[in-house]
Amino acid sequence: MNYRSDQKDIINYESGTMALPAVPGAGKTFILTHLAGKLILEGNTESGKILILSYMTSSCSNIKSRIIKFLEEKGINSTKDFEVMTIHSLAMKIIKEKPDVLNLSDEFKMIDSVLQASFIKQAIIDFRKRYTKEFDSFIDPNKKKNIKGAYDSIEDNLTRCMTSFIGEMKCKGISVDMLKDITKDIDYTDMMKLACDIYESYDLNLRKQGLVDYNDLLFMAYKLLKEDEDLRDKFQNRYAYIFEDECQDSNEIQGKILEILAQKHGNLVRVGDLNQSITGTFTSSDPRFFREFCKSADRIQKMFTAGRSSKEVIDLANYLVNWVREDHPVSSCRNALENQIVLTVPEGENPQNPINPKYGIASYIENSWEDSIRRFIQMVTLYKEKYPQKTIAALIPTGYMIGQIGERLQKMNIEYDELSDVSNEKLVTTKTLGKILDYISSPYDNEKFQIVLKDILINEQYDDSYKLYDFIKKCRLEDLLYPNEDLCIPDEIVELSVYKDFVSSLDLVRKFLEFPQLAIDRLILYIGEKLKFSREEKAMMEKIASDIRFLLISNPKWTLKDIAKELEESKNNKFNYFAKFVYELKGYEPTPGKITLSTLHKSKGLEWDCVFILGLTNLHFPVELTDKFMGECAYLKKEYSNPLALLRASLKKLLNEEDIKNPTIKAREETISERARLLYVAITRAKENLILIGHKENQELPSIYIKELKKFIESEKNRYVGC
Ligand SMILES: Nc1ncnc2c1ncn2[C@@H]1O[C@H](COP(=O)(O)OP(=O)(O)OP(=O)(O)O)[C@@H](O)[C@H]1O
Repeated sequence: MNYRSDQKDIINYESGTMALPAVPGAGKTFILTHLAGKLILEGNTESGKILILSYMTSSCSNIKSRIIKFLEEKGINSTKDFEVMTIHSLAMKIIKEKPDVLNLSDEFKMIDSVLQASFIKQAIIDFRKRYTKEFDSFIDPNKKKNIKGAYDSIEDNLTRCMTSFIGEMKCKGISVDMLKDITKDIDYTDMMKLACDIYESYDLNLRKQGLVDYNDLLFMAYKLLKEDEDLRDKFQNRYAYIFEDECQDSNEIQGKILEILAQKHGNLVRVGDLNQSITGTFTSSDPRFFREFCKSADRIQKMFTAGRSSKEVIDLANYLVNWVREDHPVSSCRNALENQIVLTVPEGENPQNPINPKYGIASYIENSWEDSIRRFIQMVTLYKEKYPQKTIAALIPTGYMIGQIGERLQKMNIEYDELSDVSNEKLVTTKTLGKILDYISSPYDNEKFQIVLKDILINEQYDDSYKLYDFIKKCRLEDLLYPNEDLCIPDEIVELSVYKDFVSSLDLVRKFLEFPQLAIDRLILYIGEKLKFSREEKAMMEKIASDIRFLLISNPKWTLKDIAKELEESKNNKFNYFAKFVYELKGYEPTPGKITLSTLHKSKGLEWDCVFILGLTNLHFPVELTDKFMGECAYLKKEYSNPLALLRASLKKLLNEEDIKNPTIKAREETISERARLLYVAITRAKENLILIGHKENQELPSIYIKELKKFIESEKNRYVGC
């Protein structure tokens, strides 16, 4: 293999701690997988396996298959020497060894975020009812005219904020009792008291129902490893090497777990890019931990050369870094991006940067969001026609905006994949099930029967299907499903090419109808078994069946129709949330000619030939402290407008860690910085072409970034024309 000069020292690693700071597209995943393969090949794993941790289930599958491929090419057909998993799967593995020590039953279950949010929201509502005067003191007096609207908005905002805050406390090891103790002298007009109350109620609910959340997992695993010598020995012996990918998004507790695991062999490799740290404002992750590791590791190997993108894209990414570092109007945000200038690959090394025949970047500022959508559709249609083999993505700030573009593409019959939490592909299983249950609830409804046939059971396209449906329309369904001797199907229908499928579909429908409806969860599993579902769809079915069993306990009056409605209609229902995890198992590989619509966050780690970035406004990419900030709640008094920032600051003060004078401003600075990095991540996904689109809409203005980058793009374009 031809390793680049900045990769050669890394591939020769044998032991010790090593930090690998790298730029986008430098080959972080590439080198980690090759290093793992090489260590296995050279017999370094005799004393223990290699454990590789990554952030998403999808990237774990990707890493695993790359190592398998590497080994297979060298004639080794075994996976026994390495394990790839997320930190949460690792924590689960540790806890499952000794759940009793943590007072957990063997059958403990994970809470999903929908139930988590409902526990927290209910606790906030209960608090508001008990301490109405104190709760009202947080509200902006000018907004009290619409008190119902104020309560709704504040409760939603506080639910998100408390979910993050409770998570952070758990990761820091702060229990309910500890929080109660440090807040004992505070009165109920302080938001910290509310936080304490909500934490207590949430924790109680978890324990009552035998549930555990993701932050509990990390803390419990750490506690077990620290306190149980046998268990610690077992895991330390199991793994001779620990590798961590995407280390810039690590949190403190995760770092501590890895430290313990690596104590015996001392082999820890952590890879990351500080400029791609994009989750700190809403999770407990902090790039500080990777920065500290870079200082303390035995070796630090920088990978600042990258072959993914064309020189133009790299120049633009570097320009953004320089502009932020030197000219950002808020001086405290000038460190948002590290001074890591991406270098193109020297001649003769791999992989060579793509070369465009013409300057490959463009930028537009439109008069409205609608105009941006139009611009995108016009350009993407032309691009697809001209380059059918290229991969294309549109990176868009919110799931809602993705939905709007998706609808337009659908109407125009343009194929696309959606990478947001709840995309259409992920909803297919719930919708399929919803349609079947809805039909079963009214088995002689001709229209519903036809929907099941058309959308689910007969999905092959036959030219003559319409004749069959015309015939069904005129029939009584009872006669079709349970025919007596008099039923005579006309020859012209029997001769249709769709007829064979129709007969087997009738057979299947009868089986569904005859299955006892008292046990809906079993009926669902039965349907899943009869339809030829993929691995992901089957997993979804199983989860839906078990959730329904659970839901029916609290809603015993629910009918089949109610369940069908829930499955079919709501984009935010419980079942769809799980879809997000199941489908992450698959990983994502862009298909040429099919557009990927993704949020900017979900684009991390991926690459496309052509990337559009839409929604570049001051709301999504704020630059000034006076911009509007999405997480702030307009119904709260100014000093409470960002409750998460306020609570984080209060906690730091109570713990004597830091006294933050203006938490809201500090939070704005952090948001501005993180958004700059998010834009950097999005830009560096492009291999050849990049199109930036900003717009104005009501009070939203084009972001300063699009204006600044546009100036650079125009001058570069002229320079290229000159060449
Ligand atoms: N020495 C090499 N020879 C051939 N291909 C390489 C080499 N180094 C890296 N690559 C290729 O460069 C591309 C980018 O690598 P990779 O996806 O590992 O980057 P990354 O650093 O993880 O990116 P990001 O930071 O954006 O997640 C991949 O297609 C990878 O196979």
